[in-house]
Amino acid sequence: MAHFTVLRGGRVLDAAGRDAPFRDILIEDGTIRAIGAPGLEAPADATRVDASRHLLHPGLVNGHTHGSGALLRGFRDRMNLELLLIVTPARFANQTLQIKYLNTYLGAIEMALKGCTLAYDLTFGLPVASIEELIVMGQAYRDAGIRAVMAPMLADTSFYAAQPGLLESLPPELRGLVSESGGTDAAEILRLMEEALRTWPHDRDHVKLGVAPTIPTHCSDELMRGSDRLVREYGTVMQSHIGEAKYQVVAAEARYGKSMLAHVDDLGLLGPHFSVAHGIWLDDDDLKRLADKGASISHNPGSNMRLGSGIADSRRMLELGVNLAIGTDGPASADNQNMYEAMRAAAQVSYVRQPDHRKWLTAPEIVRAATEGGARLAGMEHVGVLAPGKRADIVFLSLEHPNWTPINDPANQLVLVEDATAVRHVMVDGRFIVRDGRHVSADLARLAVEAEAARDHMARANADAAAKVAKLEDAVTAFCRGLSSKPYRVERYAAFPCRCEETGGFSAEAV
Ligand SMILES: Nc1nc2[nH]cnc2c(=O)[nH]1
Repeated sequence: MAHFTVLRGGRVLDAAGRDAPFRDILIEDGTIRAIGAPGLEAPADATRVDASRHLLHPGLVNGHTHGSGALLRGFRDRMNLELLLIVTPARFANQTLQIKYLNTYLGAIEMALKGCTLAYDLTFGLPVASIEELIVMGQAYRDAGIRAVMAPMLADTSFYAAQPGLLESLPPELRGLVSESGGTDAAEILRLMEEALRTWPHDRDHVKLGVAPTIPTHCSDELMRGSDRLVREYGTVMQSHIGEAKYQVVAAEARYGKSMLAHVDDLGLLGPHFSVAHGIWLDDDDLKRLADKGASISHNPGSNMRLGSGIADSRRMLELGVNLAIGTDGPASADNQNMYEAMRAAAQVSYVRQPDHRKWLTAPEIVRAATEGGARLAGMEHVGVLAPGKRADIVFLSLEHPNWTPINDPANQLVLVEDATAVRHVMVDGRFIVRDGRHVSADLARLAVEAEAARDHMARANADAAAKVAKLEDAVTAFCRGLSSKPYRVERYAAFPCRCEETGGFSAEAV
């Protein structure tokens, strides 16, 4: 028998974002059936929820994170992307199955408490994690109650081989410390990925498996093409880190004779199922290719600043028709998993990025990107909007919180004021996963004890590898700085420090 719930007396953020009229919401078995004026008709036996003095908005969608990294939050400052890519894998190895679960669960609980109900998680690759471990990490999302796309990060080329000339540039005493090989070959990675897709046990509306060739230059074309075949065959989604740092796009251009994104397009990978993480160093041609194919970008401004990677031109993405989502990035490079902060950062970087304030992102555009845009990027269009037919993933913000006292403009306050402290309840499928500010099942005290122990285990198990990598830091960063100092086609994007001071900082084109 169908189960009905009716939320009465709440103020529901309207589609345009500038208003939040009083509306009742009728939910049938987790799906929104009707939204109407107060007094909306509901079956007599419907569960009644008092939503008065609350603003209701769709659950936020985190377009890009790494659930594998929760234990590394706050790890090291002054860390750019190249350091992140060589240092964190060394700090992060030797995770037991329990620690892999714990990492993912911790991040998922944090997101739930902060109003996020769907995350696109680029998780441990295959065979770094086994298929069984991926399934257990998927269970972490089920246990936390939020939805996820879990996309294993695939690579068959090492960081050192991905940048032509890097290995040769290393002094002989360092060369022996690095591996040229990406570990496992493409055919074996693809075999595992296909088996994982074929046998994935979780309900795909809640936790589905995606595919993430992690960075195109870290993947052979065989791995990229094979990933594409699997994504199309199994009807899932793909995400790749593209145009994140200048050194990467310069290295890619040297390798492919064209942009990283053009190479991916020419391999036939783009489509509505495809999304780019970061997309800072993309030019108009790259963006048009994405728009023409209906692809998306997860704009991750907090991480882009934390790593000094640059400031993406989010206005240009929208102008050229790319679907925009917003992400936090993983805890190793973005620390917390707070989508309200990510929205605020998206607003603020757009203000400093664009001289013309009429082109700054508006608050409703940002809310849309963090909800509907993210749901489209994740291929989960049954969520992201509060409307009949959509699943009832709903955040209740207390209107008695200082963030909302008084209400001047709902969208502006959601983006520029809210910091997750007014999150009171969170529903997924019409059921509370957070109630009165507490997760309904997580034991945070126990989690804290387990996290401390896990951190110590990883520090002990990885001490030698971390010491080895520490010796490489200066040589690697010097090489990447050299690449970043070379001219690149989107030099106008050097409009901010972005570690591009060598290229002259502000260019005439930017102002
Ligand atoms: N920011 C970021 N970029 C990446 N590119 C490949 N892996 C990562 C990662 O973990 N974080």
